[in-house]
Amino acid sequence: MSQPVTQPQASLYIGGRFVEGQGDVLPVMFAFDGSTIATLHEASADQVGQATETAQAAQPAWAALPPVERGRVLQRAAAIIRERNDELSMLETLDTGKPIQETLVADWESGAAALEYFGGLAATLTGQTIPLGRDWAYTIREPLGVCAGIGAWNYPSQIACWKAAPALIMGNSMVFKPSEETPLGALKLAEILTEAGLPDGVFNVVQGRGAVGAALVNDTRVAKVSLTGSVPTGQKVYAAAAEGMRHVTMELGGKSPLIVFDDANIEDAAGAAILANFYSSGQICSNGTRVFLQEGIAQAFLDRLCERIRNIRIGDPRDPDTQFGPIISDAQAAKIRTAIAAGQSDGARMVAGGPGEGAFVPPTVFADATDDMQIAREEIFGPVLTALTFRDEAEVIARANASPYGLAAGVFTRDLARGHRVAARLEAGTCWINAYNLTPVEMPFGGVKLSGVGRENSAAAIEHYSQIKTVYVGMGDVDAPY
Ligand SMILES: NC(=O)c1ccc[n+]([C@@H]2O[C@H](COP(=O)([O-])OP(=O)(O)OC[C@H]3O[C@@H](n4cnc5c(N)ncnc54)[C@H](O)[C@@H]3O)[C@@H](O)[C@H]2O)c1
Repeated sequence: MSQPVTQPQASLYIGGRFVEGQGDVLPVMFAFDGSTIATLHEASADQVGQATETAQAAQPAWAALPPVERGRVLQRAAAIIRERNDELSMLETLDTGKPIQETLVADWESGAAALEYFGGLAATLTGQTIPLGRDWAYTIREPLGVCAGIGAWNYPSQIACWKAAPALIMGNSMVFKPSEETPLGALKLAEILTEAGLPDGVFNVVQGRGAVGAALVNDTRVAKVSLTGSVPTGQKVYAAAAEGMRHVTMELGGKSPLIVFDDANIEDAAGAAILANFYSSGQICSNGTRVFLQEGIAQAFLDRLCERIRNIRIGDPRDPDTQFGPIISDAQAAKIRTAIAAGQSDGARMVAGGPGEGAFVPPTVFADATDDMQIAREEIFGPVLTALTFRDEAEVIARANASPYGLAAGVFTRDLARGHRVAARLEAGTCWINAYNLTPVEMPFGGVKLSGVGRENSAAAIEHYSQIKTVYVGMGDVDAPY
């Protein structure tokens, strides 16, 4: 596998070409060893304005194309991504620190699936006709204009594609700001979209920390903001977007429950708990970090879980055998260690893992936790599983729902009637029955309560990147009263 060049031509991508940022330096680190793999510059305020202006100028001609032509561009981009998946996945591994065995299957591949899926929806983006007797009305599904996309660092390229694909197929243009921790993938996406035939200026990338994101959100040319990030950032961005009555999609954090009933297949439930807590070193928004175990199987489940994670291969994420990589940054590792220390001082029993050292925090499991402990309430965004026990269905539903978050939830049981009954009552945007953390593009994904607003993926995402114009058609005389 060839090593990618990690230093991009320049930091920003505006109007179909690379442009150097005029703002502060943005070093890009490889989380595994802290080495600098690229040095970028933030966009200046003027450059954010140039990007939105360019996007605004390019949007009408793009929207005027037949939708299937837009679809072809997205599908060509998907094909290019798949051809270059090895190289792009290695770049993603360097940018995020995630094991290559994960990035090869879960990152660009998922991004390509979104481009392919929304490209294929092109011919279905129609309105309705509404009969009204003599008269009638019809609706036109229109783009919103310039959409701002702002990404988190855990799935940077997937997030960029999940936002770009529905926005672009609807005839919007986009200015995307990746997380300052992982700025490289979005630039590759911009290049690939150009190569696939996207007109210049329809997809632009600016780089920077929160202030650059805020400048983008406050730009009057922006019609919609789609953010993937934490709840506190979401609250700020939603409030700022409200000033200009901008549309929003908010994909935010969670503290999702994974419920395992006594009759569950323990092997499958333990596998799901592993995916729901330790994949991507636990840095996944929908993770099922509150694992509710029915009393009868609690010990057997924990024994099997600990046995399965004991031999996990932790190491250099570039090594194809590595299963578990470093944490994205020192700051995030410190945050996770603080949470682990709180778990210990609150009296939970640590049955696996611990604080680790340097960039690595091993898979950590707390048993005998209670709902009021910090580790059971707050999003940690690291490889820390909190196990809680319960007696019956009504109790576990109430406890699972007693959280301000509502991103996702999981239920393991062999009793499928119970599985559906519990899923129906859980306050979560996505529920898995006898599965966890699978997010195919065909199904809507997003949160309720503090976890977000709007949905990504599936045809439902189109609603969030379009608006409806109604046209009333009078077919006869106008009947005025005076
Ligand atoms: N629901 C989902 O789909 C999903 C997916 C991945 C991650 N997440 C969440 O993301 C969080 C982790 O990512 P993170 O640490 O990068 O999140 P973060 O909130 O710190 O940052 C997210 C993005 O927002 C930008 N930003 C920060 N302040 C801003 C402001 N005032 N205005 C505009 N933009 C601003 C950042 O630069 C970054 O690009 C976790 O809470 C996780 O649950 C959610």
